[in-house]
This record gives sequence, C-alpha cells and structure tokens, in this order.
Amino acid sequence: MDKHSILVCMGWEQLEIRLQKCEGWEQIEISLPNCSSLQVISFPVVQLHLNRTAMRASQKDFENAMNQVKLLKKDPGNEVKLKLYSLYKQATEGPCNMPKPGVFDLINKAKWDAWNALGSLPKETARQNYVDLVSSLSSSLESSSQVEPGTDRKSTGYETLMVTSEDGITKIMLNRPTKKNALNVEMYHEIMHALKAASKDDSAITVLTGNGDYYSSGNDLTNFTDIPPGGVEEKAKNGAVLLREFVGCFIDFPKPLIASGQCPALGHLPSPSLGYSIAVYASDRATFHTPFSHLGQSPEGCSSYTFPKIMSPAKATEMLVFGKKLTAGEACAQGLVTEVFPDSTFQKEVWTRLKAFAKLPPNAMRISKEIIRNREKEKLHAVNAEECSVLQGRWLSDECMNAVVNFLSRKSKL
Ligand SMILES: CCCCCCCCCCC/C=C/C(=O)SCCNC(=O)CCNC(=O)[C@H](O)C(C)(C)COP(=O)(O)OP(=O)(O)OC[C@H]1O[C@@H](n2cnc3c(N)ncnc32)[C@H](O)[C@@H]1OP(=O)(O)O
Repeated sequence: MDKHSILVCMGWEQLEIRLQKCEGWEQIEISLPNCSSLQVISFPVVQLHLNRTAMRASQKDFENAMNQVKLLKKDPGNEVKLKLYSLYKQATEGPCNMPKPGVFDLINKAKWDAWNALGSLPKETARQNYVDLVSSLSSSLESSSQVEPGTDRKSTGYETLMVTSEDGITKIMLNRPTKKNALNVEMYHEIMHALKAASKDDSAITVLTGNGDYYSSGNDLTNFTDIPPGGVEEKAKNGAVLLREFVGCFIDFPKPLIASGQCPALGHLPSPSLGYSIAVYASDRATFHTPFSHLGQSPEGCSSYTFPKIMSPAKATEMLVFGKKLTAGEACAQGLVTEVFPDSTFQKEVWTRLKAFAKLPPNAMRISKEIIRNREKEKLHAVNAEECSVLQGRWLSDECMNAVVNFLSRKSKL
C-alpha cells in the first residue's frame, strides 16, 4: 500500500489528509489529530474511484511522450509498437475509418487492425493511455535491460554482425540477439560482405557463430512485409536473387569455414547444407531444425541435394519435409555435425581446436578444400538456382503467406 499524507492547517486545528492507493482505488482518510481528546478522529473512509478523465494528459505531456519514445534505448517489440501506433492514431485522428489494407500488405494490415481495435475510444483517453504506456516503458526498459554489452550495436562498421580477426581466425558473429539472430535483408548483405572480406584477409580459417541464446532463427519473417511498388511478385523475385547470391557466397568461399553453435539453430544457417565446405561444432544443448513445410516453403541452401547424400534419403525426408528437429547428438550421428562438445566446456574446447587449426599452413588448407569441393561446385550452384526458383513460387503461395501472418500476429511459433 502506498501512503501519502498532507497536513492542512485550519485555524488552530490541524487536519491531516492521508491518501492511500489500494488495488487501483484511491482512499482518502481525513483525521483531526489535535482534537480536544487527543484521539484521532477518523472520518468514515471516503472511497472513490478517481475518474480517469480528471487526470487527462495535456497536449504537452503527449508531445513529451512522443519524444521519449524516440529515446528508448531498447526496441520494445512489435506488439508494444503496434499499441503505441494505434493509441497515437486514435489520439490524433480519432477512430479508424481508413480502408482495410490487402492481406499481403502485412505491416499496414497489422497497424490497421490495432487501430481499428480501439473502436470509439475517446481521443483524450487514447492520449492518456499513450502517455501512461510510454512512461511505463521508459522505466521498465531502463531498469531491466537484458541486452549484453556489445549486443545489437554497431561494431567494425557492421549493423548486424560483430566481426573480429585474431590468431589467424576471422570470427563472424551474427549479432541480433534480441531477434534470435533472424536474418534480415541487411544481415544477408553484411554476411556476404564479411565472407568476401574474410576470403581475402590474412586469416587462415573463418568461424561463423551467433550471439545470444539462438545461433539463428533463420530468415527474418518480417522480410516478407516490406512490399515494393512492383508488388509481392517483385518481392519474391528479389528474394530469390538475394538468396541465390547468399548461398553462392558459401559455395564459393575458399577458406575452411567452421560453424560453431552452442544453441538452437533454425532455418538457413543450421544448414551444414553447404555440406562440402563447412565443418560444424555444436554443444550438446544445440538443436537443428529446418521447418520449411511448416512455413509453406521448400528446402534451400542446397540441402535438397546435400542432406540426402550426407544422411540418408529417409532421414533427410524427416528433416526437410516433416521438419523433424534433431538434437546435436542426432545430427552428429547423421553426419550433419562434425563433433558435439559438452555445453560447459564448449567455448574452451572449440577455441583450443580452432587455434590449432589456424596454425596449419593456410595455402595447403585452401588447396585441400578446393580439391574436395570443386568436383561438386557446379552441381551445388545448379541446385541452388533450382531451389531459389522453387522458393520464389512458394513465397507467393497462400500456405507461406498464412504461416508468416500467423507468426507475425503472434499466433504461432516454431
Ligand atoms: C519474399 C521474401 C524475401 C525474403 C528474402 C530472402 C529469404 C530467404 C529465405 C530462405 C528460406 C529460409 C527459411 C527459413 O529460415 S525457415 C525459418 C524461419 N524462422 C522461423 O520461422 C522462426 C520464427 N521464430 C520463432 O518461432 C520463435 O521466435 C523462436 C522459436 C525462434 C524463439 O521463441 P522465443 O519465445 O524464445 O522468442 P520470441 O519469439 O519472443 O522472439 C524474440 C524476438 O525475436 C523475433 N523473432 C524471432 N525469430 C524471428 C524470425 N525468424 N523472424 C522475425 N522475427 C523473429 C520475435 O518476433 C521477437 O520479436 P519482438 O521482441 O519484437 O516481439
């Protein structure tokens, strides 16, 4: 219970007014401590529900709150952003009377839904609710930030990666931990850039890893929402070009490439799908999941070719068609993972090994990799092109759109 009291002097008498908050109700207790008998006279407690409209936020409060939103240090998440958007629109324009956006216009549709859900909420109430929400965000996000130092911020010129080079090893770390390292369009481009740079730098080997509790959650599903003027067809076409170039970079990467994952990996990058060119070290906590069918999509990263070769066609079907999630141990038994380490000693053991590898003659390693991979390179590029073309069609399907809408509207998770 939260108590505040004020003393009011009324002639020789001192009137004490205590305000206390109790389960959302304001109680006012008035007593006369200096009465002749020195007994506290408690007026019958006056209990009233303060009318919220009596505490309406002023236009100035509202403007301050709008400025505060811009200064939030942590992204409050899509749900809260939609709430803020809808309250802002209601407060400034009143009830939503815009036409409903089309089903493929996902972002605008989500915004419209949120605004429309406020019905005929009065402008003043929306303004007050906006101010209250911002004030609760400002305190909670400042006090309980869970972002580790160095996460989700610029490093070495990259927005979505942390790239370091030391002891002959270039480490490319996916760095969107608050989004479970989902690959947005910028990250696709930055990974390609980092791989091209690593292929030319002095390091002997390159390591790909993720920051936070997910190695990666695969393609960022909001990639589907930003529809260009050419519509969804153009979006799907651009997506296929981007994916083909992205996977192509892995196929052509000339140095030994190691994926080091301590935690779950979903979609793309779990894919040792780029089989012939990547070694995978996993902790016993890691899992591998390619839920293409769940998302109305189809295999990518050459997995339709490499998985059935590495595992067996039957096991590959379970993974690629039915989306069966494999533990690190199962993935290792199937040949998708090179070795599994105990979670508690993972970093130490893997880095000891990587540092030893990085001391081997770099040219010998490069040439050895080339001779292993070259026989398959042309085939891998052809498979990549075919997979991207099939995916382009899948992205336009209702199955895919529904899966994306369900995730974005918080109806499903994998
Ligand atoms: C026309 C298209 C052009 C595209 C361009 C090229 C595309 C190439 C695509 C090739 C094919 C790729 C296939 C895949 O990668 S399939 C895998 C896709 N991934 C998913 O479906 C995972 C979805 N995420 C989840 O199921 C859960 O988030 C997860 C189980 C991973 C974690 O759950 P948890 O409860 O622990 O955490 P949250 O859900 O609260 O997540 C925290 C925040 O991170 C956001 N998030 C997580 N994953 C994604 C994602 N893949 N895309 C977008 N956003 C993601 C999540 O929304 C939370 O955000 P907020 O804090 O803002 O709410």
